[in-house]
Amino acid sequence: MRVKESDGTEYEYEVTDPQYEGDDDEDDDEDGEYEDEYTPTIPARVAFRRFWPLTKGLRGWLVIVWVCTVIAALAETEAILLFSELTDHALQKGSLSAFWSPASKWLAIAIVGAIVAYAGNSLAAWVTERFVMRLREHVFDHVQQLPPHFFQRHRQGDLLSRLTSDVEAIETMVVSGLVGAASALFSAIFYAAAAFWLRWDLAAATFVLAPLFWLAARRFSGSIKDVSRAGRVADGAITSVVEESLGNIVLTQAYDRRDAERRRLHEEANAWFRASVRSTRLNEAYEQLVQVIETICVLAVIGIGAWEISTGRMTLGQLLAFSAFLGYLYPPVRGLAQLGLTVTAATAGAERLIEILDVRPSVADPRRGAGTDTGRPDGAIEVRDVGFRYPGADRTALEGLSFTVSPGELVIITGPSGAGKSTVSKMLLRFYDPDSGEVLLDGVPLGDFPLARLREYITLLPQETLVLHDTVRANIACGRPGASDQAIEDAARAADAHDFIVRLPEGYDTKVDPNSARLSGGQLQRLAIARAILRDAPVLVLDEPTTGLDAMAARRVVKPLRRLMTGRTTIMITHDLNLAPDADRILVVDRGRIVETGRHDELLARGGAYSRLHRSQNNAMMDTGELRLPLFVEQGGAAPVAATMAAGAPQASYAAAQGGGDGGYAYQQPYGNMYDYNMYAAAGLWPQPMYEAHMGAAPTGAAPMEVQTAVPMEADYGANMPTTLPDGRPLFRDEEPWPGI
Ligand SMILES: Nc1ncnc2c1ncn2[C@@H]1O[C@H](COP(=O)(O)OP(=O)(O)OP(=O)(O)O)[C@@H](O)[C@H]1O
Repeated sequence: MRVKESDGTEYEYEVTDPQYEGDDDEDDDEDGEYEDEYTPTIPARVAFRRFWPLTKGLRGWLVIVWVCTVIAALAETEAILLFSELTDHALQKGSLSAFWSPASKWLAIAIVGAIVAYAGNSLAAWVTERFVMRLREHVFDHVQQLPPHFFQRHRQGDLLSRLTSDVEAIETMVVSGLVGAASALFSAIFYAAAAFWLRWDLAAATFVLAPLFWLAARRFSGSIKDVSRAGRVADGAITSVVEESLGNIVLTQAYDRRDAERRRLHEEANAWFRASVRSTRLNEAYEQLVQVIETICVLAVIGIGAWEISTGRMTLGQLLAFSAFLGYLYPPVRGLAQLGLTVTAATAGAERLIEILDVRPSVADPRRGAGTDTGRPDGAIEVRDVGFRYPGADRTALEGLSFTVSPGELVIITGPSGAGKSTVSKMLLRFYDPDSGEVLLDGVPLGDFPLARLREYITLLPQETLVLHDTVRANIACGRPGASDQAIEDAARAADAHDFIVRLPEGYDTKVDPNSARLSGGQLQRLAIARAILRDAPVLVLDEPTTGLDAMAARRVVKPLRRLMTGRTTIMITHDLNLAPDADRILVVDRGRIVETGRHDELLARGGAYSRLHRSQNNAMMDTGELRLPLFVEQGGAAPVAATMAAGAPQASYAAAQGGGDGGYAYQQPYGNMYDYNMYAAAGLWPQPMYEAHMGAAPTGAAPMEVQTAVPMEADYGANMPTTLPDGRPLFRDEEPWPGI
């Protein structure tokens, strides 16, 4: 994969590496490849190789950093030799004249060394941060292409932790590791060479002890990697718990789940606590062991040096310089060993990132040359014998599904919960490709369209309203980036959203976010409709557009929805059959298959699955009848209902109003709240349970109630409803001006 950076640098990134990757067939998914618990263990070398391509374009700078490191180490070595000269010639002999020359050289070297070290370290930081940025963007970009089920299986907090702290761990492994290793290596070589140059026999004697450092590091590396992996997993789990708990704060508070949530956090925090204490203990044990080894080396040097001086084979200056070299030599040698541990620990982070990078997007852009882009399609959809099973699922979600939708038609897909309706929308938007069969737009298989183009042609209005953390304007404009303010406003007007938007504190520039309480569900849905209107795609997929809205809000979105659907091929997935009479065709889906198809009237007359669904929808209304308030329609200058009811007008049964059960009717609730309810109750007009009305039974002691004008819903759903209560107060509370709090 080629990635282009904002600075114009291009680099090649290989997403896969056969060394640690399993076979890449679909079965991987079924084996639970994506589950949180399973993170493949990989060697540091493989992890390093995996991320090395991302350093392309930075490697030249890395070389400069190394050159700076070499110069700084050389300067340091020279400074120590000058110190030895000063000791022997100026200090031991007490000669000031012998001081100036080595002292001025030392100063010059120190200044050059400081400048070079400054430049090298600054450059190293730049390279490092650039790498981290590149890696983070790369992983983020990859995650954004992953299929919906990936996000259902991974906890969000864990993903966040992978994108933040694990990314930094890779940096330790790839860039800092390299810079640190080079710096330590060069320093160690120079100091060791200088020590050998001064006294090779003494140096050889002390270097015999050097492998002890390596043995110590080796002893600790396995445990440090384990504990570091456990720490990273716990870190992800803590972020997940906090994120889930805050996202569910209403449930937590309403059901007083604080203790349960605290316990959940405590469990994860405890795992992190144990990992982090154990990690500190291991690191500390290693440090102290190394200290002891170092002391042994220093004592060996002093012992041998004292003996050499006593025999006259060595000067004090030489011994001091020698000790200084050893003093300078140990940190890089230790650093090299420590680096091994750091890189090993960082590999635990790399494993977690690689696990994500190995998950394939479920769909890909067509290979170059595939497909013919003939411009904006007319919007003919054909679903041809489609079969699909979710990765890891044990049964098929769709089986032999076939239907066509001509340009401009409205097709409703309905059916019981879990039937596969939303899966159809995922096929149409190409979140997944079918396992068998195909989906075509204007006769062209969806897979032949570039993904971005396809999603320009087919717009999804999903079940949950998606809101960006941005202004209202940006939220509408994301339907068509670069749209003019006038176009945005026109879309908002067509979606009946303009009026409430201008009443917001900053109008179109008011900030909203997904958790915002500023907008009601209905208002958010109208924003989404405005976004879809602006997008102006020839095909619309509406997934339960009225679900989650109360009856009033649902009615308010019907008109904008109709405007949105006009002239577009529309596939509406819904349980709400109120718009069914408008549909050109209704598909009833059950267990992934179409079990019935036809127009609303035909299907009702057939008395099959659709009519049962239709009846059950009405029954659901009846089941909750006792909780409902009496329904009525006040229109055409009819007298207020209270007055009509008080006058004892004859009761009209719900069944009669239903017109034989064929289609619903628009009823408006006269009472906006309990106050209204009590007002009517006090008037002796106890509300009649709907199922009784439906059955035609008059409630005992209740004055009969007249349904003055029954408006068939299919004809006038949301069109002629009153906007005020009988006493003149506004009916639509969500349209009230922004209270400013
Ligand atoms: N990510 C997934 N992994 C595995 N199975 C899934 C996944 N998503 C959905 N399913 C299964 O596929 C089947 C069809 O699901 P789908 O969401 O399409 O149903 P639906 O008809 O839209 O239901 P509802 O009306 O409740 O939204 C169901 O059995 C569901 O459990």
